[in-house]
Amino acid sequence: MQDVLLIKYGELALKGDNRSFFENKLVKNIKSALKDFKEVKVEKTHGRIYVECDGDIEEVIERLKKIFGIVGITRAKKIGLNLEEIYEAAIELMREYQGKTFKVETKRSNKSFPYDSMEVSRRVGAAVLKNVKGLKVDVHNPDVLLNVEIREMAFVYAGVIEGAKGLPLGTNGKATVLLSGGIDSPVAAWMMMKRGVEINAVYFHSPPYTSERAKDKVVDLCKVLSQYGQSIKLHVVYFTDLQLEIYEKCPAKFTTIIMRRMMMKIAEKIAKNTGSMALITGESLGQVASQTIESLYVTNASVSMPVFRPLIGMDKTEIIELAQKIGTFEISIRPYEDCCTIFVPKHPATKPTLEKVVEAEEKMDYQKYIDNIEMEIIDV
Ligand SMILES: Nc1ncnc2c1ncn2[C@@H]1O[C@H](COP(=O)(O)OP(=O)(O)OP(=O)(O)O)[C@@H](O)[C@H]1O
Repeated sequence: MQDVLLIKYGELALKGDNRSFFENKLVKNIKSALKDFKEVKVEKTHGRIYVECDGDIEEVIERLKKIFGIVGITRAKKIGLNLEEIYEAAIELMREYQGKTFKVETKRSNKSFPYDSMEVSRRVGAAVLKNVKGLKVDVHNPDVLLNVEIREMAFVYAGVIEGAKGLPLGTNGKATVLLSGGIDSPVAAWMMMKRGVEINAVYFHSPPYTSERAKDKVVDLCKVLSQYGQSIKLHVVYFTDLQLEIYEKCPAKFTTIIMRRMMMKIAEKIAKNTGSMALITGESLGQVASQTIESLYVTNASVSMPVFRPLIGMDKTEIIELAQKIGTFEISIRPYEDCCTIFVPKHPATKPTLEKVVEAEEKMDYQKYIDNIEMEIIDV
């Protein structure tokens, strides 16, 4: 008897001709997430993916729970084609569900097996009832479905562990996230990764106003994000000179929005050089002065690439809940300074017009800074 994990993937089935491309990508992502386990076999047959392994199954499940495209993970037993082994596997699996109701469902694609599916279900149900105390059969509304599949081998499985859902990473192109050390942008990055978008990241660092620890925080956020299936190239942009130039040359009420526009322009340049087709930010409407609809309009006009803002309609509490779920929250709330807050003007314009902001930013030669920007690349 061998432990096998049965991977269910839902949305992929809707993708018509692309189906095998998505499936193959998912198999590749699963293999890569489990590459440090010795005895792992990942196999795709009959519209299902099976993961066989001899290692620590709980750890394998934890890794699989972070792979986008997986809807559910089911613990299964792979056994020989005989009833005794099927009973044994069913009893072992159902021991976890004492006190619950269950129903056995059998699929027999291997017609050479001497018992039909009704008969298998009846016999397995009886064996389970006899050997596991406190279970009851309910054929209409069972708590647990005990499945038996008779193929070239037999599979017995029960219960489903929830997967990350979404689409396999790498099936929807690449985008560049503007990653601050805050709560929002890592969540925005995660949401786009969930839609299959591979990401790289840009962080604007302003030493000595922002410390090494602020930078480390962003590296740590990338480490958490990388657990969802890809290594991340983090571009640390040294932003101090341009930031000081903005504060020296531009009217105070526009400095935040101009800084944001400069960030977008630099991020777009990096995106183009790294094969990204969009930018991602953690902005959500109305949170702060720089996130009014007027400010977003002016920020957006600084670039020609699409800008994805997956948090745009979310409340802060919803964003925090998600940050906690994905594991970035505790890092984001570490109390280190952010380059935006350090230079915040007393009265930022909440309804800037594009014309006025462009006129203000032309008081400096920002292109010279953008062309000569200093950058460090960290592979996380
Ligand atoms: N230092 C930075 N480096 C990279 N991106 C940044 C930086 N500061 C801000 N951004 C980008 O601009 C967006 C808006 O920043 P702002 O500080 O207004 O909002 P926020 O809601 O505090 O976002 P976050 O929680 O992501 O910091 C961020 O979500 C992020 O995408």
